[in-house]
Amino acid sequence: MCRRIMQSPPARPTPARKTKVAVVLFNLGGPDSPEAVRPFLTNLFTDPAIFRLPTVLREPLGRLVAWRRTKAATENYAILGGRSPLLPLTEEQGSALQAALNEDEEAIEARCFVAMRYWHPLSDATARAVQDWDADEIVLLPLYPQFSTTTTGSSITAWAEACRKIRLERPTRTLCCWHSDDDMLKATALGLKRAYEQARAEVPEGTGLRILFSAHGLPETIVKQGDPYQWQVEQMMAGLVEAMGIEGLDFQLCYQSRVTPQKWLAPSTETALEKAAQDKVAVLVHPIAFVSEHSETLVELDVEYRELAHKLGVPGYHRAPTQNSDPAFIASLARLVQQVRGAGERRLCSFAGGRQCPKVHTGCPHTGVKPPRAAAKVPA
Ligand SMILES: C=CC1=C(C)c2cc3[nH]c(cc4nc(cc5[nH]c(cc1n2)c(C)c5CCC(=O)O)C(CCC(=O)O)=C4C)c(C)c3C=C
Ligand SMILES: [Fe+2]
Ligand SMILES: [Fe+2]
Repeated sequence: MCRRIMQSPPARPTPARKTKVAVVLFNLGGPDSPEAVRPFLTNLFTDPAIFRLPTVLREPLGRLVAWRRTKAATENYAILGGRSPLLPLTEEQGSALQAALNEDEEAIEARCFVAMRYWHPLSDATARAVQDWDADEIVLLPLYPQFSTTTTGSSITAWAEACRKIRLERPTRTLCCWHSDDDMLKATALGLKRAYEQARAEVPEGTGLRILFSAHGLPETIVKQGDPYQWQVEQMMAGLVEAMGIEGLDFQLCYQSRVTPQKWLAPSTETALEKAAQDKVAVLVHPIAFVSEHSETLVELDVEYRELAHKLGVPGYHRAPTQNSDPAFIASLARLVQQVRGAGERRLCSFAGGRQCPKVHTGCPHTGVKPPRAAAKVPA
C-alpha cells in the first residue's frame, strides 16, 4: 500500500501585529436633548476646575448656577434643534483623523475615541471602550489648541480618574497644547484668509475690515493663578496673523461667552463690536479657541453678536467657519499625534512650535504641576 506523505502547506510569514494606538479626543460635550441641558450644566458648574470653591460650597452653588442658566441655555440649544452638534462633529473629526493616521503609517492601527467632559460619552465609558479594544498605547488629544486648567487640565484629570478606576494602564502621551504648531497655523490661516477675501468682496469700497479674534472668556482670577490660556491665545493670534501675510491687517483680540458675574478677561467681544461701530469698520469674527461648530459659534456668534453688531451700526458682520474636518487641519492633527508618539515619555509642550512654553502650565502634566485645587470630580 502506498502511503501518501501528507505535505503541510508552505509556511506563510505571520504578519507582525500592528501596534494598536488609541487616540482619545477630548472636548467639552453638549446636551443631546432639552432634558439633558440641566444635568450637563450641573456637571460643568460643579467641576472644581471651573468653580474653585471648597466642595461644601461648590456643590450647592454649582447646582444653583446650573439651575439659573438652564432656561437661557435651553433656548440657545432650541435654535440648534434642541441639542449640541458638538458630538457628531467631533466624531467626524475622529473618523477623518483615524483615516489619516492609518493611511500614513503601516505599523500602527489607530482608532479614535471621543471623551467629553460634561456630557456623554464621558471618560468612564471611553476608558472602558479603549480597554475593550485592547490598545497598546494611548494618545490624549484635547481639541482645544490652548491649554487651560478649565478645559484640557480638567479633561486630563477626569481621564486619569477613569483609568484608575478600571486599572487601565497603558503608555500614554498627551498633546497638552498646540497653539503654535506651524502646520495647524497654516491650515487655519488658509481658511481664515479665504473668509477674509470673501468678506472683503462684500464690504463696500472705502470701508475697513477688522478681524476680531474672539476667544472663549475665562475669569481673570484663573489666569492670575497661572493658567497659560490667555498667553497661548495671544501667541496663536500672532501666529495666524503672520501666516496670513496680509500687510496692514486690522485685527483685535476679544473674549466671548462670559457666564458668571466675576471679572472675566477683557476686552469682551461686545466691547470690540462697540469699538468697530465707533471706528466704522466691518468685522470678520474668527473663533480662535474652538475647532468645531457648536452653540457658542452657531448661536452666540451667528445670532446674538450679529444682532448686536447690527444694533450698534457696525457696517458689516461676517464670521469665519471653524476648522471642523478640514483636510489640512486634520492632517496637522495627524502629524501632531505622530510627533508625540515619537517623543518617548515627553509631553507635548516641547512641540509648541519646536519651543518649550516659557510659562508655567498650572495643572499641565508636562511640568508635573498639579491643578490648584482637589482632583476634578468626574460626573456620574
Ligand atoms: C465658568 C464657566 C465657564 C468657563 C470658565 C468656561 C471655559 C471654557 N469653555 C470652553 C469651550 C466650550 N464651552 C462650552 C459651553 C459652555 N461653557 C460654559 C461655561 C464655562 N466655560 C457653559 C455654561 C457652557 C454651556 C453653554 C451655555 O450655557 O452657554 C462649549 C460647548 C458648547 C456646545 O454647544 O456644545 C465649549 C466647546 C473653553 C475653550 C473654555 C476656556 C478656555
Ligand atoms: Fe465654556
Ligand atoms: Fe502645554
